Amino acid sequence: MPSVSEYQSAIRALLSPLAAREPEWWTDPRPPAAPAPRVLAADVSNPLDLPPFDNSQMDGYAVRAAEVHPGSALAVAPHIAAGAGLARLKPGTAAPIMTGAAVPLGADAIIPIEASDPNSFLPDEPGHSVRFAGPVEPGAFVRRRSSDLAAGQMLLIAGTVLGPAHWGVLASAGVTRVPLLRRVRVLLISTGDELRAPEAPLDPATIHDANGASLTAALEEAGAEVVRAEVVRDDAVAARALLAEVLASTPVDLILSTGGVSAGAYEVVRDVFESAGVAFTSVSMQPGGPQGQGVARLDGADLPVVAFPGNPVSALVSFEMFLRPVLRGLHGLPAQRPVIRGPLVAAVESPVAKHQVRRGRLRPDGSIELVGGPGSHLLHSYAASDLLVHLPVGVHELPAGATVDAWAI
Ligand SMILES: Nc1nc2c(c(=O)[nH]1)N[C@H]1C(S)=C(S)[C@@H](COP(=O)(O)OP(=O)(O)OC[C@H]3O[C@@H](n4cnc5c(N)ncnc54)[C@H](O)[C@@H]3O)O[C@H]1N2
Ligand code: MOO
Repeated sequence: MPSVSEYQSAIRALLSPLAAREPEWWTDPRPPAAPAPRVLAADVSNPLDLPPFDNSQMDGYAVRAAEVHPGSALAVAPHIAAGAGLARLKPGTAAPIMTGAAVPLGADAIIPIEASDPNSFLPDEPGHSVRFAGPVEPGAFVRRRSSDLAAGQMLLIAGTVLGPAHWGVLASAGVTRVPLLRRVRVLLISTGDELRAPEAPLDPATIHDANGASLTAALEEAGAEVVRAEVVRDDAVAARALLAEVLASTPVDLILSTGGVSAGAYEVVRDVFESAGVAFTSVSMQPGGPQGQGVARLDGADLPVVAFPGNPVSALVSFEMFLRPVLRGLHGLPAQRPVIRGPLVAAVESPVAKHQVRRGRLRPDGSIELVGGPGSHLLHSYAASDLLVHLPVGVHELPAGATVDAWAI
């Protein structure tokens, strides 16, 4: 029976070839709509001075600083709006200028309209003059060309997790072709005759497919892309036909299945994948004991397969323990959940030969209370939790107040 860490190593090794996948070129000026975080696959250098020209930081007057003397008047030049071309400031004049407009040639300072006399803009016609109360320093309220970043410098480095400011600065620099770490493409399969789509009515003895939804969300958060999510009946012929159809039409990097791995009479996942090369075992973990992993030869192609148990808590805990850290790493994202250490609110028992993962909640005083029992069908208890509490192999009984490690989820 492999330990948790042995099985973690096996899954890491299984998926390690995916680290060498080609990047994807993102060529839409808008960022991807997908909720998954995206990460730069290569450095991007800046093709453009940012800002590209000296421009005004204020609505006011563009002046030559040396010509501004307290109380003396300057003739008012034509207005300069943001987006208007590059003007030239005649000596002895002050040009009304708007925020973001190009500072005219010859000008070296901006005086805000509030510090001008009159302190509101005059009609754009000849014959007006303006006064200023005090002197002005050269460079005042001028946003210098390249003051954010000069052309030729590094815009963003490989590995940057692209957030709103990164997408914004790429757009500012006019970079519309961006190398992204390609998302691992996952075919997600929920198996079981009892499963119905969440929108379908239930007969007695049928349930809604919870794993398709929970693992889609979990995979997306780990950076992966669910290219197809299918419910498969406990019928090996139908399952093989579905696999053939999907793999012929859709590029897939990883197959992730739930259900059909234990000792039942209708274990479709075992039936289909065991003969194709996937190894099934029981990991010393609860929930998430029965597991399968390996490279499967399917219709001539070799594909990594990870098979989780069907119980919804088992499937999600398996994801957290085995797949999430590897997938997050493959997508350039922080892999480790934050570890919280605290005293248990109440005594607990755990199977001594298994690493038990319980659901829990952090109390405001830093203590840890368990939510629900160890049962692997208690998905609502999981949803009400913010911790996965670890009771490693060797732990049998812990009293209230004993310190445990937990992952903040
Ligand atoms: N005789 C034994 N029986 C079982 C053993 C065992 O060792 N010997 N192991 C138990 C453990 S532990 C687990 S975990 C489960 C694993 O079972 P399978 O992976 O084969 O999964 P199923 O039998 O298909 O389903 C288990 C359970 O989960 C429900 N389920 C399945 N898929 C979904 C889904 N997509 N959404 C919601 N719920 C799902 C299913 O209805 C079953 O109730 O085996 C134990 N049995
Ligand atoms: O291993 Mo099962 O996942 O205990 O419920």
